[in-house]
Amino acid sequence: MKNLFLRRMQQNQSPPSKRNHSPSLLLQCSELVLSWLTPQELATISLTCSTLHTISKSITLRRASDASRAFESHPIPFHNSVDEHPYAYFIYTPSQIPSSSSQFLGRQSWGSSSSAHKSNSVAGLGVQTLRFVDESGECACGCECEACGEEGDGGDGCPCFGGFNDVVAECGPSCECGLDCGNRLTQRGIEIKLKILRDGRKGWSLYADQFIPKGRFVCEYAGELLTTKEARSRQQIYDELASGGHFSPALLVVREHMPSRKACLRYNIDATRAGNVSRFINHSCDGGNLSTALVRSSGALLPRLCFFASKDIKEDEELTFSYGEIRERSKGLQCFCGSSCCLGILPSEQT
Ligand SMILES: C[S@@+](CC[C@H](N)C(=O)[O-])C[C@H]1O[C@@H](n2cnc3c(N)ncnc32)[C@H](O)[C@@H]1O
Repeated sequence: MKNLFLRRMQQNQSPPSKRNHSPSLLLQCSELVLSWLTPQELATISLTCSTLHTISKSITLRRASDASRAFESHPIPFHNSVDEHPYAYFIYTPSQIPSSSSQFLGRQSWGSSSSAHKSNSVAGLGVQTLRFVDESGECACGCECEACGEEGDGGDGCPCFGGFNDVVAECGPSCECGLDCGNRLTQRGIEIKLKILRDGRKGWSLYADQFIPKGRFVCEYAGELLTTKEARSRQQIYDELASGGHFSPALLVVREHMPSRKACLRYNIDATRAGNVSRFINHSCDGGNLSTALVRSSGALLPRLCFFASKDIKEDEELTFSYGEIRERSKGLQCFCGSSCCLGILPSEQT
């Protein structure tokens, strides 16, 4: 496909009398094709001729101008005055998706002038038809703590660390109201203005691009929903890559305690390959300015992890939350949150 495309472009460089296609049509087609390429592929193809170099440059600029690929109400731009990376590359999904769909997630168009519209879609994803069981029959929301679910005499309850005891209820598929309903605050995507800035030590960081009043919904943590087995095997790979210093994993483990507190459900959300801009929220040892809540829409089996402003947030302030408490497993990645109570080490989850 790429070879055929290159041949067509070379034809376009030949004398006008030999051209088969109008240049503008070829330019439009090449822009459409190039928008599916990864940054590395784009860089390689941009070296082949000046036309492709120019098209690659404009695609890069458009990518940097909106991380959300027009999925959200406002563009969410990248700004980098630290190094040469114009943007971070990942598949954008505004809500959580089953990991089984990740095999279709190889590519997503990003950066052509015609692909920037609200009806952008994630190729191959059935966001509304989330499956909870993977190909091997394993459920994507099980807890594997040894004592979880035991009702033994005088037991202390579920030994899981942290987690949520309360789940916020919202209207959902089984309600007759529409998206305008006041009880669907977290279902309309990201409605506030955000931007992504590059920090020399923390990497990409999510910032407010407007004042955000305390209590306002900011975004949900969207990503691939993994089984615990998948989460563990990905975590191993991520740990190795992260120890090299040039990789930022975004795998979050969320626990929902049952009312009895004797058992919990565990959700593994991985925004590393596919996610939304929540994947750029950095950790702060002082708890930051975002609080988290599990929100379950009526009729939906799985809850969603949502971020709300825990205090008034000024325009240009970084958005942060606490990744959790420091545990033994912590690989000692250095924390640069800058808060007065910084412990110096990033918390990391036991997967
Ligand atoms: C979910 S990602 C956050 C976005 C990330 N900064 C990026 O560039 O994609 C988590 C990673 O960000 C970095 N990070 C987050 N908070 C940090 C902090 N307080 N100090 C240093 N690095 C941090 C670590 O590399 C961590 O593994």
